[in-house]
Amino acid sequence: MHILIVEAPFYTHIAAMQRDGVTDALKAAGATWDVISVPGALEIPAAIAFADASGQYDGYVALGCVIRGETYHFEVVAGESARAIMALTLDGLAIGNGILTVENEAQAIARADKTQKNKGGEAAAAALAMVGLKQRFA
Ligand SMILES: Nc1c(NC[C@H](O)[C@H](O)[C@H](O)CO)[nH]c(=O)[nH]c1=O
Ligand SMILES: CC(=O)[C@@H](O)COP(=O)(O)O
Repeated sequence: MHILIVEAPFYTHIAAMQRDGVTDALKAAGATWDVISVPGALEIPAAIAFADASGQYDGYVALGCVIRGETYHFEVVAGESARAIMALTLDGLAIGNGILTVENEAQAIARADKTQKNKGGEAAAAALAMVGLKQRFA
């Protein structure tokens, strides 16, 4: 399985932790991967769509961190990135969504850390599972 990790390192230290959990999981599964970066979570779905058109990848892991600020923008970024990723999955793409949507940095760190909630590893496992399912029904 060849996986593309699409990360939005809006918070670079969080992104590094997330990526660590993802690559550990992919390595354990014997998968190979590439990594690309986009400015923010809102750009992740389009980047996945661009990459899928190339036919190079079996599946995708979306990585990002959206932390609530003072305005409605949190709802836009968190909600629209999730909605667009879900739409891509319904178009037949195998995607694990590891975009964190949290209230503060402490919540983000607890979920990005592979020795804690390891949401990156969870997203990688989901992507691999969906690739397997897609191949089963191909
Ligand atoms: N506030 C966060 C953003 N905002 C940026 C958007 O994702 C997008 O890049 C911008 O609106 C231009 O289109 N992105 C995150 O990933 N995390 C945030 O907390
Ligand atoms: C989730 C966001 O877009 C956030 O970083 C923006 O913060 P604010 O709502 O205070 O502008």
